[in-house]
Amino acid sequence: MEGIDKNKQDQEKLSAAKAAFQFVKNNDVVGLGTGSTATFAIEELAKRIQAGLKIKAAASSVKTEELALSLGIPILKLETLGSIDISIDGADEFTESLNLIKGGGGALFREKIIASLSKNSIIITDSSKKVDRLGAFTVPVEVVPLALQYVLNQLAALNGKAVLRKMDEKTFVSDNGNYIVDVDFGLLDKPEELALALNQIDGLLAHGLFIGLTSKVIMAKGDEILVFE
Ligand SMILES: O=C(CO)[C@H](O)[C@H](O)COP(=O)(O)O
Repeated sequence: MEGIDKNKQDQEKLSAAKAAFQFVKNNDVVGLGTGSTATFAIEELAKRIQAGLKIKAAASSVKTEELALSLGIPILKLETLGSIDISIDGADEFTESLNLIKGGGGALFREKIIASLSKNSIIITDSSKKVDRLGAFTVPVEVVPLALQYVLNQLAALNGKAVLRKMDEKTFVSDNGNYIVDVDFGLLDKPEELALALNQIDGLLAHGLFIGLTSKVIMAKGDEILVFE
């Protein structure tokens, strides 16, 4: 990561995660994100539950659910929830207008459902994630396998350079049994318009552009905590 070493970055992730808990109240249903920053929040939540905080949680991935359960965090099934009080998740990039790119961990669909259900959707980040324009990080999209070639055609028509995500030389498969395609659209002048165009593609289950879904971004920068809302 440019301009920040890993220890400092982890320290910032932890500070941002801790700062998010001022917004968590007893009896809240808490949406849990996926990724290294969300992991700091999940570990912090477990400590607070041990200290007496009473919450129930919903997980945005199998990995997050397994971690939460292993730490004694009670997990509700996402399909039973009509709303979530607060969610805490990371991001790959964000702008001051609170638009995000997410999905580096491949959990974008469940993360988007959780963000959409949340009354208070909080993103926590280190200082490397803030950008003036989204798009240096490629936009992940989740694709139903049988629609792969159709979706690739449609992405090419939008001038996106698409790469099917692999892990350990095998095609990456999401928790929902789908593929992830990482698409380079260059730096985005109008992320809202791209999001609408991607929404129109049949077989594209979800994309990593989170537009208008975020209540606040809590970013740690050194010892400082900056809140964008
Ligand atoms: O969207 C995500 C997973 O799908 C993550 O929030 C995003 O990739 C950031 O991850 P990290 O906190 O490890 O940098």
